[in-house]
Amino acid sequence: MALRFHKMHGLGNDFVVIDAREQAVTMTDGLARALSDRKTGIGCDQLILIEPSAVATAKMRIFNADGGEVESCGNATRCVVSLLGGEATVETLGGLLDGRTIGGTVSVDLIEPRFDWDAIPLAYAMDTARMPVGWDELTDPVGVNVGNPHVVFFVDDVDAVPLDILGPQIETDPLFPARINVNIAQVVGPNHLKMRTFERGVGLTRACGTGACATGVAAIRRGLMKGPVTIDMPGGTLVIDWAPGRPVNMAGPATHVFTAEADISAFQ
Ligand SMILES: N[C@@H](CCC[C@H](N)C(=O)O)C(=O)O
Repeated sequence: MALRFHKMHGLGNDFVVIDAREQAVTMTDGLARALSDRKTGIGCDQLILIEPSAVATAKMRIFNADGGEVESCGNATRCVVSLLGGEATVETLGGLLDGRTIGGTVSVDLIEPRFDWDAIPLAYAMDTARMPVGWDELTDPVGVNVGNPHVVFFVDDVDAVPLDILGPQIETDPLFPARINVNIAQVVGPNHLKMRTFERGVGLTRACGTGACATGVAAIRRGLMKGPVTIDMPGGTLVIDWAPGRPVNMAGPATHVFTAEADISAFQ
């Protein structure tokens, strides 16, 4: 079965994007895992499916490298908005996302962040502004849902944290019934953060758009700074803006690497 797909990325967080509005695609978690597997020679952090929508320009379905379908993906949303002509409303399981291109940058309004413990979700009630929990040197994080679940730890030096070891422990902790995306952040200047992410269902990525949104919101909620917040990740920089009562906004690049057609019958 020949499949036409786009290889894209947002600051190195990379995707295989399949437009299912123009070709018949039977999505299975096995197909998601196979196309995400870098040993296949293609590989990506997330597999993205574009489908028709009755309420938006298009629907975007997001499959992590482990095959699990999830609610939102900030970097992929910028890529899909770019593919859809530079201005679009994208329907996701995490809500309707409005994107537009301004100069060379794609700006996307995600949802209004949710902070209630059962909206993150957590397994039991607690203050999500300063959660009384910890894993080694990572303690008292902020919990926030920006369409998908995130926990944000503020540290003195993000490069000194063994996130490859602590990330999977936190991701799969029973405190998080839907698992969790794990973010660590360091204040490097006024309205300026440096961060890294261990993503649910993927692992360490070079950038995480929803992670940057969650981290910017957490810093503003903690009173560390006001928006707009510049956030540096290993793959590059996003600008996040938010104030209470508003959707969180993310602005950054979307890169189209190539379009290809491949016989994927071996993966199905
Ligand atoms: N890389 C994405 C996040 C993708 C989904 C996330 N791993 C989850 O499981 O919620 C982004 O740019 O937001």
